[in-house]
Amino acid sequence: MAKNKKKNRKKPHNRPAPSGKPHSLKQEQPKTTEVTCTGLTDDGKGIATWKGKRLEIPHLLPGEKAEVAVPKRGPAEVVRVTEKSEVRQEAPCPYFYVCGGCQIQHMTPLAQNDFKQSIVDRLMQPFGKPERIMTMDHPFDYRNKNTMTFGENRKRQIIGGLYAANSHDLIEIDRCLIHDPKADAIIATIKELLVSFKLRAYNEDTNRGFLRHVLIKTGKTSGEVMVVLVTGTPEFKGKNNFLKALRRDHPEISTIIQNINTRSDSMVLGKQEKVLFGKGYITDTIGGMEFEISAKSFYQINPVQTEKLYGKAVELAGLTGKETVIDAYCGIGTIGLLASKQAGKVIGVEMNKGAVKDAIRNSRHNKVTNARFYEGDAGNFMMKMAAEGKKADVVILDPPRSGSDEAFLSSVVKLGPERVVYVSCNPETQVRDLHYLKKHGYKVQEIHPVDMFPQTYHVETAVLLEKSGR
Ligand SMILES: C[S@@+](CC[C@H](N)C(=O)[O-])C[C@H]1O[C@@H](n2cnc3c(N)ncnc32)[C@H](O)[C@@H]1O
Repeated sequence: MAKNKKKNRKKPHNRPAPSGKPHSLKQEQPKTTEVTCTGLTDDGKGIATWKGKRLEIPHLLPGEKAEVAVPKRGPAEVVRVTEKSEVRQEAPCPYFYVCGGCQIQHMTPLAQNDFKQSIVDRLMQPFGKPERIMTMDHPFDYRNKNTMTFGENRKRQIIGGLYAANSHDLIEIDRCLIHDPKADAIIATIKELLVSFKLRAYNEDTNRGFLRHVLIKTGKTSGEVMVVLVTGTPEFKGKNNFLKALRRDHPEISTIIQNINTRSDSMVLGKQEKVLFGKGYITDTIGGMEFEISAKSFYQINPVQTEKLYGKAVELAGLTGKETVIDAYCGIGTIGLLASKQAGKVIGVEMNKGAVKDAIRNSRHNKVTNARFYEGDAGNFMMKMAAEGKKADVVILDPPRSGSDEAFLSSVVKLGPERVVYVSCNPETQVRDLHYLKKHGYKVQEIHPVDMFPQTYHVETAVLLEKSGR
């Protein structure tokens, strides 16, 4: 069921409100109880004990006392904070307590930094003391990739926004404070155009209707904007006039793509794509190099912090111009291409075929002649290299949240690079992999946390390991 805008506007902004689905009158009312919060989980929830049970309660801070609702099923929710923490602030976003996108806006900026620092410090404790987290001066408006989902409310009015926390309820959102503001303005226009062109939002239950999602990518330095209209059908009634009207209101749009998604799962993008306007990709600059970004390829979502993270990763690689560098899980080749300026040669490996194509194109575009990119599983690729007796001086890896695997890590050990630079968006899986490398002769030398995702609990880290005995 979709909630309407009016309802959400009524949510109090300055104190925790029950998040997610409102309790139905027919449902048994949850018990309320008074608790004291004793700590935080790594995903930013307050920890409290009730009847010997551990509760993890969103929007509650250590030291606070609160009345909380404890339903039979699902997470406990704050009803009222009776004693507030000094580090509580009014969440700047009016949707914070219903939307699941951000989890820690109720903490002051300093408390957010301390929270992330403490997670990295604790997890990395077996390896040494991490540096101070690299923060962002303006920790809002940073997302260069923004997806809004479309649906209809009971009155069959079109709504576009995000899902409420732990639910499939769509919340009408007109502005997300971490989105690039340009993206939200374009989405507002698309909502109006859908009405004037009599186009319907897609209904997942009936598999009917037109628009499922809008994905917008923006290039921070280029100013280019990609709009991807994800539709449930290939037909696009009134397409030419729709595009004309959209571009008239937003001349900053440089390319428009229709992605057709008939899947019944939660994947945003389908396989089939049609470029309706422009070149089908946008460009952006990191470290003085220009990268082409397509609708499906991975690209870091915070360009300001990416500059810092990748700058640090290349610095940690300690290149002198002669080294063979492996850029594993290389995506569109960003880290490897930045490293290529200071390396003998770069070998990139990536599983996503489209991203590999982008990496090759990016290397040509930047006139890089010492980098090669290969499609494949990073573990298999490295095992093959090790079996062929090949060597590498530096391995840089930036795997997905699940981390690397034993095939990859054991091949790193066989290849025996002097340095390994491990970039990760999940310090928990990174720590697991660091233990493996430590056991097999590598020593952690530096740990750099970076706040890539302000207002959320996520934290990125770049870690340098060297062969022990150096
Ligand atoms: C966190 S992204 C890093 C991308 C790149 N370093 C960048 O910043 O653009 C992880 C990448 O690993 C790729 N990937 C996931 N599993 C893989 C595997 N087993 N082998 C190779 N690449 C993989 C994903 O497609 C994704 O592009």
